[in-house]
Amino acid sequence: MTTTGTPALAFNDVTCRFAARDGGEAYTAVANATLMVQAGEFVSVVGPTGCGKSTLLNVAAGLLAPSSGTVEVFGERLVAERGVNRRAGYMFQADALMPWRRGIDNVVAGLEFRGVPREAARRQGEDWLRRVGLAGFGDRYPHQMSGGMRKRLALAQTLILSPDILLMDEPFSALDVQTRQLMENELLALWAESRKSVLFITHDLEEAIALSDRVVVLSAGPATRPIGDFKVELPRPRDVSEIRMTPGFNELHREIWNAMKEEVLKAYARQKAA
Ligand SMILES: Nc1ncnc2c1ncn2[C@@H]1O[C@H](COP(=O)(O)OP(=O)(O)OP(=O)(O)O)[C@@H](O)[C@H]1O
Repeated sequence: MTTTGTPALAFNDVTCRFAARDGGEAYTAVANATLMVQAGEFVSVVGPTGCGKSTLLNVAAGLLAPSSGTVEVFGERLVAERGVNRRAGYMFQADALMPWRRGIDNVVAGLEFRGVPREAARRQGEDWLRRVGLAGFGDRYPHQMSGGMRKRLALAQTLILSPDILLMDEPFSALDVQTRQLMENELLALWAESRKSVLFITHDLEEAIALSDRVVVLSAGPATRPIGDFKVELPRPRDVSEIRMTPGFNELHREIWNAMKEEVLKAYARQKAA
């Protein structure tokens, strides 16, 4: 779904340079990137390895200030020095679970930090455990859970705070294929309930198409920028494993892969030469 109006997230001409450790020339990871995520839209960003996907996400999270350019969150300028993006929730490759806390205590941690009374937080926590399919598992510690269960827990931990924007950096990449597809379907079901704006980073084009309303392709680094923007007009609700078998999916995959292929080869050649 693409709505017009003030975007939930807007990168305006964003450039990110990193100083070289040895005092040499700075490395320009991202150059003049302009990209929008509309309210309620699910956008994936794909690109070759090391191209700058996580850098963009860190900028959106307010964890990294761009060297130039701006980020706007629902029309308001995000200033990293003033703190993180409070309208966003994050999910990274490695989950942010606290190993010393039981499942339920992990889920309610954010609410507790916000000062929600314990009983009310617990009630919401139990409700979220149920919604992510972990009812009855709240007493377990993260190490007593499978990879898929930990991801569910991390999802509940993020969504309980009801962020307007979800920033996800390859959240399911560590999972086996079947668990991953289950999680992707669960994410879509939860997203359909509340229509958050999602910026989803992945190097997996199939995952990007299956989940998204729009797929943005980044060029190989250095000086990464969006080089393609593709609408995914496949019907919803979707089952990610079934949608992959449809002709519409394959056609789009071919089209986006054509735009990506050269960049992937460039990145590979650069990596080999490094
Ligand atoms: N803090 C930093 N200091 C110096 N260079 C950095 C820093 N963070 C990222 N880079 C460089 O910027 C480039 C982009 O990194 P980034 O992690 O954003 O890529 P990515 O597309 O997310 O990678 P991957 O696909 O491997 O997850 C890389 O070459 C990386 O080495």
